[in-house]
Amino acid sequence: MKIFLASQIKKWDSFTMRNESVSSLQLMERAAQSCVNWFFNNFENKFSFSIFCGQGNNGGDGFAIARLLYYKGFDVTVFTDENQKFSEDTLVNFQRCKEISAIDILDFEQVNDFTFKENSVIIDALFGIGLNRKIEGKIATLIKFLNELPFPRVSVDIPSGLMADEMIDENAIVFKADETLTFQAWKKAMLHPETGVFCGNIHIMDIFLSDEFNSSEESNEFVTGEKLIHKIYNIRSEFSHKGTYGKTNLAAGSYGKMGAAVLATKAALKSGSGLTFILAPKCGYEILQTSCPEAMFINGGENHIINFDFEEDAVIGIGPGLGTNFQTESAFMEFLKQYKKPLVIDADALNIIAKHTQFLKHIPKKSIITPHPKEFERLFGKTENSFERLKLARQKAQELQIYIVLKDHHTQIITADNQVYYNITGNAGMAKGGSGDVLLGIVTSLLAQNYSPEHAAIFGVWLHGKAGDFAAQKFSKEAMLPSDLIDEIGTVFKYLN
Ligand SMILES: NC(=O)C1=CN([C@@H]2O[C@H](COP(=O)(O)OP(=O)(O)OC[C@H]3O[C@@H](n4cnc5c(N)ncnc54)[C@H](O)[C@@H]3O)[C@@H](O)[C@H]2O)[C@@H](O)CC1
Ligand SMILES: Nc1ncnc2c1ncn2[C@@H]1O[C@H](COP(=O)(O)OP(=O)(O)O)[C@@H](O)[C@H]1O
Ligand SMILES: [K+]
Repeated sequence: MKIFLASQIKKWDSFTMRNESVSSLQLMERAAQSCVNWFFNNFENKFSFSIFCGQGNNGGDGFAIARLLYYKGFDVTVFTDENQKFSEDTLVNFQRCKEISAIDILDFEQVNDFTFKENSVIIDALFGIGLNRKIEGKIATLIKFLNELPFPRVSVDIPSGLMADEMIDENAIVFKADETLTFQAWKKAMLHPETGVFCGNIHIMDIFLSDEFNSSEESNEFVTGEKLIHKIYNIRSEFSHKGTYGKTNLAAGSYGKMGAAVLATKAALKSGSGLTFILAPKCGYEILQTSCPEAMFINGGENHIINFDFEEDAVIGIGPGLGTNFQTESAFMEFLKQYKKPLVIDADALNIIAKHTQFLKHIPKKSIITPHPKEFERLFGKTENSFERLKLARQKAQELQIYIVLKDHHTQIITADNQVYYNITGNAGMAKGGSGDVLLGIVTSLLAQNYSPEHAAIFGVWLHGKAGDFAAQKFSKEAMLPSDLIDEIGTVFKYLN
């Protein structure tokens, strides 16, 4: 799924109107109807809706929603400022609303004395993707008031106060939605933590904008959708053998951190690797042989790894629980200097590189690195916010010709040729030590199975999140463990087949 800028979405609207002979008013009606269908399916008739409408087309959607909800039998009150300069279509929908005497139309300021019914829902149709400056004055006061009300809050298209493509000011006033019904496509602001936090659950409303425009309009940012995953995923051939699915060789673990090696190894095994090797210190020998009997052990030292002698022709993944002992550090750097094939690097291996940034250039081209925000900062420096961090990551991925998996709630995969894939599987139950180790195992295993680095990263991150979602369904976000996530990898493959 491509991510478009607000300006491109406007072009998409106009293209659809021109080429599919639909008027802007009809498009607004479609948009409103899609929201009303959602409300109808998600709230029972007893709900009464308070709809807050601005002057632009987002407000127009709000007026149309009010009318359509009223026809469905809901109790509707509209709040607006009749002295605003409404856009053309918004004015039409405002007037249509006015003609229905059973819909009360009140001024924004009357909200203070309004008695909300117990079963109210607040709908925000104040500003959409046309917001071009900070919200101030009486609308800011209104939003602050609405954010304090004890009722479900739903935003139409985007929470008012967010810009579709940009970071917001620290003290910006933004409507805090529980649900956002957004038209046709994800907006970038919904995917970054500082702005996404205002959106609640996102629901994409199909308003049938032109497919032709969608295919031809360029974008280098995407949301990983299931269509893409089905394209990437290679079904296992029955006429195959273990050699068909590659050799994975992980290097992980040190005294006290052998769990990281176990998690990564199990994840590699469960994601389909043909042969799996684990290079770890001897203190982990029994632990690994017992917990992962399918994997072969390579001794890398006593209590921490001091030599990185990998299985020949294996695809390498390094990092979980390695520690930063100086012997491990120098052995890793020696290894990195002479190793030339793409590999996957995470955790302490990244921290070692971060201490000696002159080694960044030794990361083999087409490798995948999987930093969390702090590791990213150690490697490449501090940035003001996640939008800036992504910009820097794009620059570094191109400079070093590597793939960067920037871990986050919506992890971003940045390719060496400057494309970004936002992942939308995964949940807060994965915010636990060990989840990253699992990801390293999955991605390395996929790379070993001959997925390209780009596909291994995109598919691996998606698979990891999806398994996390299944684990959360089963055990709750609180109780699920990274080990549970590993157990659900199979559920994801079944889901794909
Ligand atoms: N045909 C279309 O273009 C469609 C548009 N739709 C809706 O239209 C929305 C976009 O409409 P608009 O472009 O009219 O944008 P908005 O509804 O976001 O409103 C923009 C208007 O508010 C003003 N404004 C911007 N920031 C302000 C601020 N901080 N304080 C006060 N005024 C401010 C602008 O000058 C402009 O007049 C979408 O988000 C969506 O909800 C949908 O109806 C689908 C079809
Ligand atoms: N709130 C969240 N939503 C979605 N995914 C999350 C969330 N918190 C953590 N994750 C995922 O879990 C993993 C955590 O990795 P990391 O921080 O390296 O943990 P560790 O190395 O301690 O296991 C990442 O893949 C990240 O995207
Ligand atoms: K809105």
